[in-house]
Amino acid sequence: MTVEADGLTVTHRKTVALDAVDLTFGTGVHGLLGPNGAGKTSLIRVLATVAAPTRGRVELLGRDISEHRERSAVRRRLGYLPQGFGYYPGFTVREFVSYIAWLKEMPAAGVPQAVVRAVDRVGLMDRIDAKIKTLSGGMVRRVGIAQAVVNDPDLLLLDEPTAGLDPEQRVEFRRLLRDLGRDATVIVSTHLVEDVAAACSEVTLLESGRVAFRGTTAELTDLGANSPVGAAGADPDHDGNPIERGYTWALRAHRAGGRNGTGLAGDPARTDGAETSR
Ligand SMILES: Nc1ncnc2c1ncn2[C@@H]1O[C@H](COP(=O)(O)OP(=O)(O)OP(=O)(O)O)[C@@H](O)[C@H]1O
Repeated sequence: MTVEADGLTVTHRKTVALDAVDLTFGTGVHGLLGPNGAGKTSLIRVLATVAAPTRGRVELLGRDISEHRERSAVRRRLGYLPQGFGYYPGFTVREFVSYIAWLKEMPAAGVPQAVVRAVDRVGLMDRIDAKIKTLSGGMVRRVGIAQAVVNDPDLLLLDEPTAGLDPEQRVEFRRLLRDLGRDATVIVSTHLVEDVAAACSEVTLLESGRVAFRGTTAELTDLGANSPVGAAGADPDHDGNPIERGYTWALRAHRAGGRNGTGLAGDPARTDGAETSR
C-alpha cells in the first residue's frame, strides 16, 4: 500500500480534526469526501508531510514519515496541490513549474521536458511563457495541478483541485486523473460528488474526523439507489442523483451511530426496513 495510517489523530488546539483513523490507499484514484470541517485537509496535509500527526503512525511509500530522512525521500515522489496554493506572481508558468521541479530535486537534464509535459497535460501550453499574475483563477489552478504532477509522482494529493475550473476543464481534468491513477496513488479532496463519480474508483467519506464510509464509487452509488433517501417519494427534499443520495445516506447513518466504517450495520436510525445493497 502507498499509504498506511494507523490510529492517525490530528488535533488543532482543542479541535479533534482526525480521530484515530486507520486508512490505507493504493494505486488508483481515491475521492475524499465530507462536509466542511470533516478533516479532509487535515488528512491531506499529513500525507503531504507538511503537518505532523498528533498521534498515530503513517507510512508513505513504505517509509515511516516520523523520520526526517524518510520524509525527504518521500517528498521527491510526492505531488501536492494545497487548498490555498501559493505561487510567485511574477514567474512565468514555465519558470514556476521548473522551480517546483528543482525543489523536488529532479535531475536537471530532464526538467525542461518534464515541465512541458506537465503544462501540456493541463492544457496550458499556449500560456507557458505568460506570467502567472496575468492568468485567470481557473488557469492558476491548472498551474497548481501542473506543478503537482511535474515529477510524475507516486503519490498525488489534490485538495479541491476543481475549484474554479470551468466545465470543459473539469472534464479534461477528470480524464487526467484517471490517467494518473493507472500508475500512481491519487487522493482527491472535493465537495463535488460528480467529480468522484466521474474520476474516482474508491471513496472515503469523512465526518467529524472519523471514517463514515469506505468503498468503491459503485458501492456508494448503489447505497443511494437502494436507500430510503433514494426511494421514490421517501424524501421529497432530496433531488440528488444516486451517488449524492448515497453520500447523504452514509452520512446520516454514521451520525445516527453506525461507526463500523460503512456507517450502516446496526444503524439505529434504520427502522423502516428498507433494503440496502450492503
Ligand atoms: N489551523 C487550525 N486551527 C484550529 N482549528 C483548525 C485548524 N485547521 C483546521 N481546524 C479545524 O479542524 C477541523 C477539520 O478541518 P479540515 O480543514 O481538516 O476540514 P475539511 O474537511 O478539509 O473542511 P473543508 O471542507 O471546509 O475544507 C475543523 O473543525 C476545523 O475548524
